[in-house]
Amino acid sequence: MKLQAALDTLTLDECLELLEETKGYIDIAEVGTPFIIEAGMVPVRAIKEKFDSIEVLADAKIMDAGEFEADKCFEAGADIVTVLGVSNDETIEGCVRSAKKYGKKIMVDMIAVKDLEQRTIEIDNMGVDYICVHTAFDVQASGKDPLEELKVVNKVIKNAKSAVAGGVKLSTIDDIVNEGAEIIVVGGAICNAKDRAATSKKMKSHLK
Ligand SMILES: O=C(CO)[C@H](O)[C@H](O)COP(=O)(O)O
Repeated sequence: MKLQAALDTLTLDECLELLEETKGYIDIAEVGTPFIIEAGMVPVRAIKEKFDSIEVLADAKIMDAGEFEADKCFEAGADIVTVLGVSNDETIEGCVRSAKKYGKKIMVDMIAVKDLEQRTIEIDNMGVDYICVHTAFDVQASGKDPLEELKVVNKVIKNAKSAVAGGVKLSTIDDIVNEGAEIIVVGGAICNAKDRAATSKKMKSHLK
């Protein structure tokens, strides 16, 4: 199991500091969608250059022009790029072509997918590496969390590995760990913690 820190709202300097403080606990640094909107691929390049032992995920949430956009992320140094599960099959297939060209990986973000089981079965046959259930930030306030969706994905996937995101915190991580996921994504619970190193260390210690 890997711990992915979602870096959504910090500055680049704050992110580099966080990754330095949490060395050994964070396996994947996610350059979050808000960060990409703010800074483009600059943080992807900077993190990759400074931390060669940490994988970098560009949370581009690609929706169209899959191969072209994934190419841009991989050229900047991303190890993993995200595409949306609600996209057309051609878009996801384009991202997979790009990942194969660069020897890198694709994560499909299943945010807002209506028929999760059926779409997971379809996407699982497209050669993607990870299928990530994701409770949107905008619906987390209603109390929804991603555990039930993770169970649906785990039940049907045969090729890809599962990942989970959306409001994961220390009080919910054990249920996720027990259900099983290759990647656990944590944003606010690490970035907004008073002691980010201690929180990351603790979270990592809960993973199998
Ligand atoms: O992709 C995202 C929002 O769309 C976030 O990076 C992801 O949800 C993790 O952050 P948090 O743990 O704060 O929900």
